[in-house]
Amino acid sequence: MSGSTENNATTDQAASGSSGLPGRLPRPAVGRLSLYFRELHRLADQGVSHVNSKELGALVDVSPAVVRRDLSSLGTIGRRGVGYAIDTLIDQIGLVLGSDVQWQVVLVGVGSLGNALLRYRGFERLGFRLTAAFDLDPSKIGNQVGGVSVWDAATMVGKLAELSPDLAILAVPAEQATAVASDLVASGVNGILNFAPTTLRLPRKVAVVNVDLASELQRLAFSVQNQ
Ligand SMILES: NC(=O)c1ccc[n+]([C@@H]2O[C@H](COP(=O)([O-])OP(=O)(O)OC[C@H]3O[C@@H](n4cnc5c(N)ncnc54)[C@H](O)[C@@H]3O)[C@@H](O)[C@H]2O)c1
Repeated sequence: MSGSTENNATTDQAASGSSGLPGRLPRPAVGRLSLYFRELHRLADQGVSHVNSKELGALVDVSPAVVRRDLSSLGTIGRRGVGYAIDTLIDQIGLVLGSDVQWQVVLVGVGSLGNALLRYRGFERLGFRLTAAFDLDPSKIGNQVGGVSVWDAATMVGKLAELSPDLAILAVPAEQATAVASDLVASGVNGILNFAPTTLRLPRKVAVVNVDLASELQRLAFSVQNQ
């Protein structure tokens, strides 16, 4: 299991100015909170009510001391012999990560990847609501994918003015990515999850997270080779 943000297939290009994350939390800690959050939900689904730092640490591959430090930075102290109440932790971490609010998200590029992302049911639970998708391929425009309507990319700017999304997922070919990202930013999008293998040149106020599975695979191969 990937236990640290350093192992995640993401890199940040800019500070997340509007994300609501408290400045006092370093980014690796925020990444770990996200992993705790996922595991806590899983435990809650299994009917578990409490978890201790050793158990939670084992689930995300960090030491109990790190778990205690991260959670105490939220003002949460576990009770000896009982651990942490899972419901309370979910609420507190959700508050810090902004999962208590609904984020409106649009997706651009309904190809193989965009299709899979639109069909993924895991976003909603974390407060991300996919409200629209855009593509320029006439055979895709007007379709519904995962319950989300695909609109003509030529109408994107007007549609964005109507929807006012906070975030966007970019799944277009690399050559198209910067132009599409610029339109998104001009339309008020503050954060972009970029799957295109290119560095977006955008104003610093815009938060960009790049996801590059190919380079993560390369890192994995390097690790295996050098074990
Ligand atoms: N990060 C990763 O791990 C990862 C994995 C797979 C693919 N990718 C990247 O994600 C992107 C999408 O990959 P894919 O396999 O889904 O490609 P794809 O060719 O199947 O889909 C791309 C889609 O974007 C649409 N498109 C092109 N230009 C557009 C524009 N200006 N506005 C709106 N839509 C536009 C196309 O019509 C198509 O439907 C590529 O950049 C690819 O390199 C990244």
